[in-house]
Parts: sequence; C-alpha cells; structure tokens
Amino acid sequence: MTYAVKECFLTLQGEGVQTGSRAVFLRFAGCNLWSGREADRASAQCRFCDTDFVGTNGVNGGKFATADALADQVEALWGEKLDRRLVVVTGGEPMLQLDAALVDALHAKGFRIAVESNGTLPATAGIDWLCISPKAGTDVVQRAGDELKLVWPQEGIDPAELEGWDFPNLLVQPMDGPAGSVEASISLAMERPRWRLSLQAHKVVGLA
Ligand SMILES: C[S@@+](CC[C@H](N)C(=O)[O-])C[C@H]1O[C@@H](n2cnc3c(N)ncnc32)[C@H](O)[C@@H]1O
Ligand SMILES: Nc1nc2[nH]cc(C(=O)O)c2c(=O)[nH]1
Ligand code: SF4
Ligand SMILES: [Mg+2]
Repeated sequence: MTYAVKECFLTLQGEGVQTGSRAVFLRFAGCNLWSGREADRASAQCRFCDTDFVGTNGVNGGKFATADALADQVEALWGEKLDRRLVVVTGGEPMLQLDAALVDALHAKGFRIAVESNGTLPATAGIDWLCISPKAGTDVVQRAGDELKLVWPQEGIDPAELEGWDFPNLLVQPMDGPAGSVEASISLAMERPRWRLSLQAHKVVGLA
C-alpha cells in the first residue's frame, strides 16, 4: 500500500515512560477523530489536538510506495548506530496506515517499534511498545498495551475506570492549552498513586 507521511525526523521522545530516548518519529497523515482543519475542530470527536497532521508537506514527508522505501528513510534518519534503534510511529492516527509489511520492514532493520494511538482501532500485531491515549466519548477498542496516557483534564473520562484496563503503566499528561491542566494532573497523580505525571519534555526544551 502507499503510505502518506506528514513528517519524519530524529528527536528525543518527549512523552511517557520512554521520555528522553533517542527516536525517529514517523508521523502519518490523517486521523479518524478530526479532519485537522481548524474550522472543524469544535465539532470533532477529538478537539484538543496539538499537532498538524494534514498532508504530506512536512520535513521528510511524502507518499511512500512501499514499506521498504519508508523503512529506508527511517533508517537513514537514525544513522549508522546499531544499538537501541527506536522508531515512534504517530500521527494523526497511525493505526490507519501501520500494517504488517511496515512492521516487518522496520524490524528487519533492527528497530523497536513504539506507537502512539488513540485506541479506536485495533493495534497491528508485532508492536514493541504500545501507548494508547483515550479520548472522551470515543469507543476505545484497544484496552491493552504498554502504556495508557491520559491527557487531562477531559470531561467524560473516569480514571478509575481506566485502571481496570490492561496497562502496566498509567500516565497523566496535562492538556496543553487550557489553564489549570498542570495542577489538575498533579492532583490526579497525588490522589491515585498508580498514575504518574508525563510532561511534554520536548516542548520544555524546544525539540520537535
Ligand atoms: C498528536 S497524538 C497522535 C497519536 C494518536 N492520534 C493519539 O491521539 O494518541 C500524540 C499524543 O499527543 C497527545 N496530545 C494531543 N494533543 C495534546 C494536547 N493539547 N496536550 C497534551 N497532549 C496532547 C495525544 O493524546 C497523544 O498521546
Ligand atoms: N519529541 C516528541 N515526543 C513526542 N511524543 C509523542 C509525540 C507525538 O506527537 O505523538 C511527540 C512529538 O511530537 N515530539
Ligand atoms: S486522535 Fe490524536 S491525532 Fe487525532 S486529533 Fe486527537 S490527538 Fe490529534
Ligand atoms: Mg506531538
């Protein structure tokens, strides 16, 4: 299949349990919960998105005809180093495009595959680190994974219910934008000890 990639770049993972890890970010174009157009934001299923995922015009973006061609670019951005190869597949919603062929092509080059997904689509087999970030009012079908990252506060989501899902790591991440979200996230972590605070470290230090 043809892959539509918004952008692809080398940085440090800024969120969640793997914060600080060198990683190639592969950002797919498109999402099933928002068109990405500002005019549609207020009526979208997900309304707080901090990301431009529209089109293929970002750095190293484009249409890729094969999984091998895309994996070649990821490898080129990582460079020669052989140890700890890590790609973070995100978007937009990566589960719209991440298929078995791309999982195999990235694994063949020695990459661990981390994914950031909204959980409304079942995860592709073979992912090495699955982060699910639920959005209020959506039907989350993927209720197991490595890390659950709750952007907070969100009306209509009950952290106690999420504790019943199958995730060993629970993260609460302040919603970038509304005032008071850092304080609300600290309160959640103080009241419910299974939850740990995830700050968007890349924004703090000025990385992409
Ligand atoms: C842009 S999304 C792409 C992946 C996938 N569509 C998802 O929502 O999980 C990447 C991560 O950023 C989080 N995020 C999006 N907007 C945010 C905001 N305003 N503040 C904090 N985190 C945000 C998402 O919840 C998700 O964990
Ligand atoms: N550095 C960095 N870390 C991230 N972790 C998750 C991100 C995302 O947009 O999915 C992201 C991102 O955009 N940049
Ligand atoms: S689901 Fe993810 S990519 Fe889609 S609009 Fe929400 S935060 Fe953005
Ligand atoms: Mg981001």
